[in-house]
Amino acid sequence: MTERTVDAPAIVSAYDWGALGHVVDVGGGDGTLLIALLNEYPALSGTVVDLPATAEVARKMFEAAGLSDRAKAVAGDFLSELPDGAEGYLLSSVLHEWGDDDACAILRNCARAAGEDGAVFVIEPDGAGGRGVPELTACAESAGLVVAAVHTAGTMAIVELAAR
Ligand SMILES: C[S@@+](CC[C@H](N)C(=O)[O-])C[C@H]1O[C@@H](n2cnc3c(N)ncnc32)[C@H](O)[C@@H]1O
Repeated sequence: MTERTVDAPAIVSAYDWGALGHVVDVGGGDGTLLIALLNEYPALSGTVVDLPATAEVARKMFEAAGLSDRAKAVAGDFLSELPDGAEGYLLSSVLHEWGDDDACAILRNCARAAGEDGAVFVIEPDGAGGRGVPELTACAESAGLVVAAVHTAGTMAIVELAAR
């Protein structure tokens, strides 16, 4: 699926993503959000993890945007494993498609990959269908995460989670 559900410009300006160094856009689709982030923050690099066909679409998008040196696309399953060691793990319009058990498993995989020093950013429509802070908190706690901050990005909320 390459459906774009994000308001990329609002997300780009809602947080100082450039301070993170490297981000993994988990279920990042065709790379639209990562391209917008990298265009705004020249020191940032990133990886989209998505299913094989979509990861290939993202790879071509990065190439066309001249960003192949800073943007990678990796085929993977966010229910099983994610590349570790990035400073930020973005879950943009992903969790709302999954039931509680799977959503918690995805969050746990992000937490494991983020380790002690990374952060996980859950980006969902604010109050309309997505999980809000109360719904996320229990799941986050089971993943060893706490809510560090909530940022507003247009009609979206960015819930920043960090290791407890
Ligand atoms: C609703 S789209 C969101 C895309 C993008 N993050 C955005 O904000 O527009 C959900 C994405 O999750 C990807 N996806 C679904 N199941 C996946 C899995 N098991 N592992 C990795 N990606 C998956 C889909 O291919 C799709 O790109």
